[in-house]
Amino acid sequence: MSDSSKKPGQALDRLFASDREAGEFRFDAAVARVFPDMIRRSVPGYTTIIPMIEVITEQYARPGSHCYDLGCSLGASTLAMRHGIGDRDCILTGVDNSPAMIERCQHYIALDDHPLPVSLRCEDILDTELGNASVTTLNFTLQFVEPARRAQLMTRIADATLPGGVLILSEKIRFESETEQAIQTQLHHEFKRANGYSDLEISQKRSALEQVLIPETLAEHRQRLTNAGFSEVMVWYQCFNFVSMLAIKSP
Ligand SMILES: C[S@@+](CC[C@H](N)C(=O)[O-])C[C@H]1O[C@@H](n2cnc3c(N)ncnc32)[C@H](O)[C@@H]1O
Ligand SMILES: O=C(O)C(=O)C[C@]1(C(=O)O)C=C[C@@H](O)C=C1
Repeated sequence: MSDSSKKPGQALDRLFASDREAGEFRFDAAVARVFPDMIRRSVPGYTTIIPMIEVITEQYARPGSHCYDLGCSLGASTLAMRHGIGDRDCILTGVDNSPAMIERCQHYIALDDHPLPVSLRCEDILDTELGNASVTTLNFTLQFVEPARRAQLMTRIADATLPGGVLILSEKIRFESETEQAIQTQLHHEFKRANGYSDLEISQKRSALEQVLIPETLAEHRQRLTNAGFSEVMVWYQCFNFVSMLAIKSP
C-alpha cells in the first residue's frame, strides 16, 4: 500500500500557530506544503481511510473503465486507487482546482513506483468531464463545494457511473442532535490536541474554515445520493464527526 501521508521528513503544520488576521481557509501553496501533516493530524481516521480506499477500489475497479479522484490534493487517495486497480487497464484521473496541490501531486505520483499512468487535471470538479466510471472518490472534498451545487455534482457522478460502480464519499458531518454535535466536536478537538495542536491553532483554524467547509448530516448525504441514482448507500467508516460512505449503483 502506498500513501503520500506517510512520507518521512514532511513539513510540520504550524500555519495557525501564531495570532493571525482572520481570513478564509484556502488550498494555497502554504497549505499544500504542509498538507500531509495537516490532514493526518486533523482528520480522525484519515490514516485508516486511505488504505481502505485501496481495498474498495480493488473490489470495484472494472477493466476498461475510468476511475476518478475528485479533489485529489497531493494524491494520497489517488495513489491508493492506483494500487487498488493493480494491473487492470483502467484510466485513472485526479482532479483538483488548486495549482499548488496539482504541482506537488505530480511529484508524489512520480515517486510512487507503479506502472499505471495517472492523469492530473487542474480543474473545477463541477466542470470536469466524467464518464464510464467504475470507482469515483471524493475524499473530504464535497464539504468544500457550495451546498447549492452539490446535488447537481452527485447526479453527474451517478450518471457517469457504470452499473455496479461505486462512489466513495468521505465527509466531515454535523449531527441533528445539538448534544451529539457538541460531544463529537469536543472529541474531534481532543484528537487534534492529542496530535499536538494548541487551543489557539484549533480555534483559529475553526474560524478560517467556518464559511468554507460546510458539513451536512448523514441523512442529507443519504438522501442526495439516493436522489442522484445510487441504489445502496452505506457508512463503512466513522470516527467522531468524520465518516466515509460507499454509494453503489445497481448492477
Ligand atoms: C481535504 S482536501 C482532499 C484530500 C485528498 N482527497 C486526500 O485524500 O488526501 C480537498 C481538496 O479539494 C480541492 N477542491 C475543493 N473544491 C474543489 C473544486 N470545486 N474543484 C476541484 N477541487 C476542489 C481542494 O483544492 C483540496 O485540494
Ligand atoms: O475540521 C477540521 O478542523 C479540519 O481540519 C478538517 C480538514 C478536512 O476535513 O479537510 C480541513 C481542512 C484541511 O484540508 C484538513 C482537514
